[in-house]
This record gives sequence, C-alpha cells and structure tokens, in this order.
Amino acid sequence: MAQDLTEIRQQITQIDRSLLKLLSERHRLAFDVVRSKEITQKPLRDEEREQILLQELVNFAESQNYQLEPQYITQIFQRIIEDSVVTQQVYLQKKLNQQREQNIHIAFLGKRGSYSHLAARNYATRYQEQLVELSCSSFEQIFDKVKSGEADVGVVPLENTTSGSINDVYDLLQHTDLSLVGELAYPIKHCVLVNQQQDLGQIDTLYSHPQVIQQCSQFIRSLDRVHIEYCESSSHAMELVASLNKPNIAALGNEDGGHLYGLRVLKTDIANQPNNITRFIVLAKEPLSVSPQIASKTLLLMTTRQQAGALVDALYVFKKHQINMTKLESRPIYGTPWEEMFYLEIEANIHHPNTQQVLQELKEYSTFLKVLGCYPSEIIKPTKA
Ligand SMILES: C=C(O[C@@H]1C=C(C(=O)O)C=C[C@H]1O)C(=O)O
Repeated sequence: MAQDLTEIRQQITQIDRSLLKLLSERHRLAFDVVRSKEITQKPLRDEEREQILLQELVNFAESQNYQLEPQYITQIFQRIIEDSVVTQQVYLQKKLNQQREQNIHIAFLGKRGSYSHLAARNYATRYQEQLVELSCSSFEQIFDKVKSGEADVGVVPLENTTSGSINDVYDLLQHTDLSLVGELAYPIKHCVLVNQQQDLGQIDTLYSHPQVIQQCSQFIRSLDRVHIEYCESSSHAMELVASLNKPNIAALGNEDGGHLYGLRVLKTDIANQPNNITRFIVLAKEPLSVSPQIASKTLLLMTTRQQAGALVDALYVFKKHQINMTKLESRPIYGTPWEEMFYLEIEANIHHPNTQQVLQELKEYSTFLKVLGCYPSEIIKPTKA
C-alpha cells in the first residue's frame, strides 16, 4: 500500500531541515576560511580546488549509487560555492572599508516593487545592513541624492542581457564625480499582472516602462492589437493598474512587486530571452578600497586621438599587460559631434602596480582618461566540473 502523503511530506520537511543545518554549518566555515586567508594572503577564489571538489562529489555520488545526475550535483554545489566566495568577499570588504554605515540609505529608480528596488535590497542584504529606501523618479535624481549625501549609495542598471546597454546611465557616468563601488546581477522575470480574474483576450492596454516593453516585444506582438502606455517605471505601472481596477488593462512587471500592489499573475516568463539578467552598478561619493585577495574590476572612461588605429593602440596596452576586458562601450560626447567617449571595464584592481603601469601607458594614446571606480567582481563565474 502506498504511504500516506502527509507522512511522506513530514519526512521531506525533516530532510530539508537537516540540509539547511548542514548548509548553515558550511556557510559558517567560510568565515574560518577567510580568516585563515587573511593571514596567508591567499586569493579568496581557488578555482582548482573548486574543480577538484566538484569532480570528487560527482564521483562519490556515483560510487555510492546515489542516483543523482552529475549536472544536478554540479549546479547545486556551484551555488553553494558562490555563497562561500561572496561571504568571504563581503567579510574582507567590510573590514577594509569600515566607514560604511550600519543604516545604509539607498537610492533607486521607481517605487517599491521596482526591479531597482529589489536589486537595492539584494545589495543591502549582502552586506547585512539596515536599509533606508529612497525611491527616485529619474536616474539623474539618484546621482544627485548620492552627490548631496542624502543617499550613501545609488543602485542603477547599466546593462541587460536582452536590451543591451542603458545609455542614459552611461551618459550620466560621463559627467559624474561619483565612484563605482559595486555591481550585482539581478535576474529579471517579467510577467503580466492584473487586478481581477480576466484572461489575456480581454486585455487591450499594457502599462510598463519602455525597457520592459522592449524586453517583451515578441510576447506583445503575439497579442491582438494592444495599446501601450509608457510609465516612469514598472512599479508605477503596477500601482496604476491596481488603482484603475479595470478589466481591460494589465501591467508588465515582476511577481514580487505585483504582490505588493495586490495584483494577480496572469502569465509568467514573457521576456524575449529566458535568461534575462540586468547588471546593476552601485555608486557612492567616495571610492572603495578593494582587497588584493578579491577578484576585482575597474571601469575607465577614455577618449582617444582622432587618428587611424588610436583605439587599437590603446587596447593593445591591455593585451600587453594581460588584462582581460569585460566590456567596451562607446557613447557620443555632447557638444563634440562625431567624437566618442569609451567605457572600458577591465578585470583589474586599480591599486595593483600592473594596473597603474597600464594607466601610465594609456595616457600616451588617450586625450582624456578617468577611473570611474574599482569594485569587487560580485558576479561569480561558476567553475565547471
Ligand atoms: C572555501 C574556500 O574558498 C572558496 C570557496 C570554495 C568552496 O566553497 O568550496 C572553494 C574554493 C574557493 O574558491 C576554500 O578556499 O577552500
């Protein structure tokens, strides 16, 4: 006779609790590890150890006949390792930058429930800090709030895996005195949110932010003649749809935000690209010190001479010093037609002598060069088994 479902579920709950206890024990060991590395000055990340560990776990599971897919084991442990690496990074960074306040004031775009709000919360929980939320109506306002000291940090989106670079933010970076102090990747999961029990056929008007509309263009095209109402942010859209309370309208936003406004999810996963991730950057008034034990990135602003091969000459400096470039972006310079400002993100710590040498050499090929900031690489690339 089959076992009673309630009993089986009780067993599952017990096992899950045991798993949680073990995860917590492993999490705590990350602090012992980082304290040991503080003394030995070893880099926090050791991809060789990670690879050996993953392979051993897969082999062990097979030898024990655990009936678990190698890919499943790898995925779970990649996530566990990521937690360990980030925990160690945060520990070192907090020690190095002790001026960080406990009650962190964070400025972000949109109201409660916006992606920027959720990303800002994510950043604050990483550093286990109390969050005072400062909702802003434009990117410019976020920059201003950080500049005036009203906000300790501002969280702004820089690029998205579907719609690409966020030009307005790049343009603001061109003229700012603020420093980049962090980055974080936040998965964007758009859905259709409604007030009542309606179905998709009844919807003739969609409310959302232009970026969201762009990222869901294929889904929107698949609908019959819908009208688009552009909003300041997806949270404005959700709030509006909730207050209008009409059967023919819907907001495109995220599930958590929707719950906040009492909306119901009508359809999930509507983005053109399933892997829809936004990379946010964190801005502060003062630059951050990044421990040499942590993998870090630096964002540079640069203009080159108006001559053939000028950019190639500049880029060659990175190749010569074996510095990996993670992003190259260009934007027009206002008031100077046809000249471009280049944004270069490199895997390097600004304090490292090699990076300082690179900056020296770059001066020869550039007409303007500015360091926008150096920050821990918080997007941990998982090691393959
Ligand atoms: C825990 C360590 O730090 C990092 C995290 C690892 C893990 O979680 O297993 C493994 C190697 C390092 O990248 C370690 O060095 O052992």
